Amino acid sequence: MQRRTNNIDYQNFVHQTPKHNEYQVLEEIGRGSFGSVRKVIHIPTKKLMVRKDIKYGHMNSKERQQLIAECAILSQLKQENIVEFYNWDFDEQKEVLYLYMEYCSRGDLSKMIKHYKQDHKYTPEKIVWGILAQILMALYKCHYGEDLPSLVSIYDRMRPPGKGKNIVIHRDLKPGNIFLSSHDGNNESGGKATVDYSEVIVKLGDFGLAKSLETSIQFATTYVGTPYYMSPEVLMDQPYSPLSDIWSLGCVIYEICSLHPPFQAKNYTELQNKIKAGKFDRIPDYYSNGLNAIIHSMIDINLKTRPSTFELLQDIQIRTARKSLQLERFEKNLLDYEKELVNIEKLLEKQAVDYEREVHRLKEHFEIALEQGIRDAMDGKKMSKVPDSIQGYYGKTLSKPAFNWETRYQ
Ligand SMILES: Nc1ncnc2c1ncn2[C@@H]1O[C@H](COP(=O)(O)OP(=O)(O)OP(=O)(O)O)[C@@H](O)[C@H]1O
Repeated sequence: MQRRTNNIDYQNFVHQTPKHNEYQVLEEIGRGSFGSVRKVIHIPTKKLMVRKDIKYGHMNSKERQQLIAECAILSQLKQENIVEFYNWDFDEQKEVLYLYMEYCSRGDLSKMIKHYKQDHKYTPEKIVWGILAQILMALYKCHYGEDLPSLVSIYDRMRPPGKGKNIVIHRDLKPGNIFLSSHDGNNESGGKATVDYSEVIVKLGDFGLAKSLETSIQFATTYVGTPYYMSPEVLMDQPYSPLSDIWSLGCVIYEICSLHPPFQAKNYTELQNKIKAGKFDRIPDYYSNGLNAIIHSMIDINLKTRPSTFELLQDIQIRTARKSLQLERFEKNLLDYEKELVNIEKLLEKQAVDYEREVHRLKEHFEIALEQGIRDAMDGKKMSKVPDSIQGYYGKTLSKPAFNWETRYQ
C-alpha cells in the first residue's frame, strides 16, 4: 500500500493513516458511476461500514481533484443527518481509492418512493415533514458551516447564522443520494424486507458533486447534476448558490408526496422549458395546504423569494417536526434506559436469591455441627467438632456471620 502519488493532492487532508488490513471486506451492495460500494467491518471496533472503491486510473486531473474535494468535504461535515466519513486509503498499484463511510441499512429515498408507489399509498404526511426537517438540519451544517442550535421550544427564535465560512453546496440533491438509517444504531436490516419509514434517520450523502466554497459570496459557476431536480438558474448557466439546493430539495419533497417529480418531459429541451416556467401541479389533496405551500416556496423560480435553509427552519411546522423528532428520540432513550433497569433488577434479584440460598445452606450445616458439638460435650467427649466459625467447619474463607440468623431469617 503506497501513500503518495503525484496525481493526487493530499494537502487538504488531515487523516490518521488507516491500515488496510484492519478491514474485513464483505459483499458488494451496489455500483455507482465511479466504482463499487461494499460492506466492510472495521475489525478493531467491529463497526459495520461501507467502502466506496473508486478507480481513479482513467480519471483526468479535474475528476481526481473533485474526488479529493469530496473526501475533504466529507471529513469536515460531521452532523447526525449527514453520512459520516470515517477514513480513506488507497492502493496505488490498483489505482483505487477506498473511502470508508457510515453504512445506511435502510436504503435511500428513491427506494422509499418506489415502496409507496408499489403499494399505491401516499407517504404519510408526518413522515414527509420529518424527512424535510432532517434534510434541512443537514443543509444548515452545509450552507452555514455551523452546528444547528438545538430546539428548546417550538416558539424559540433562532439566532441568524454567521457569515458562513467553508460553506458547502451539495449540487446533486436527489432521492438516491438521501440515505436512510436506523435509530438504534443496529445497522443490520436483519433480512427484513420492509422498512418502517416512520422510524428512520435521514442521512444526506454522495457529496461527489459538492462544491466547497470559502465564503457564501463566492459562487461556483460549473454545474453537473440530475436534470429532474436541476434549478432554473443552473439551467441558464447562472451562478450556483445554496438556494439551488433548496430548489432540488423542493423537488425531492414534491416527489415523496406525488410519487413523481414535479417536472416530467419526454426530452431534455421540454424538461428545461418546464423547469424554467416553474409551473407544476399541486401535490395530492391528501396533503395539507401547509405542506403544499412550503414545497411551492422552495420550487420558486425567483431567487429573491425562494427561502434559505435558515428561513425554512423558522417555519412553525418544521419546528414542530424537529421537536417531534427530539421527543421521539427522548422517548426511545427512556425506553432503552427502562429496559436496562429491568435487566439490572433481574440480575440483582437473582444474586439476592443465590445469596440467601447459600446463607441458608451454611446456616443449616453450622447448626448441625453445633448440635453435634453440644451433644459430644454432654456425653463428656472432647468438643473438638464444635466450630468456632463456619470457616473452621468447611475450610472456606467465610467469617463467622456478623448478624443474628434467627431474627434475620425467621
Ligand atoms: N453509505 C451507504 N450506505 C448504504 N448504501 C450505500 C451507501 N452509499 C452508497 N450506497 C449504495 O451503493 C450503491 C452505489 O452508490 P453510489 O453512490 O456509488 O452510486 P449511485 O448514487 O448509485 O450513482 P452515481 O455514482 O452516479 O451517483 C447505491 O445502491 C447506494 O444506495
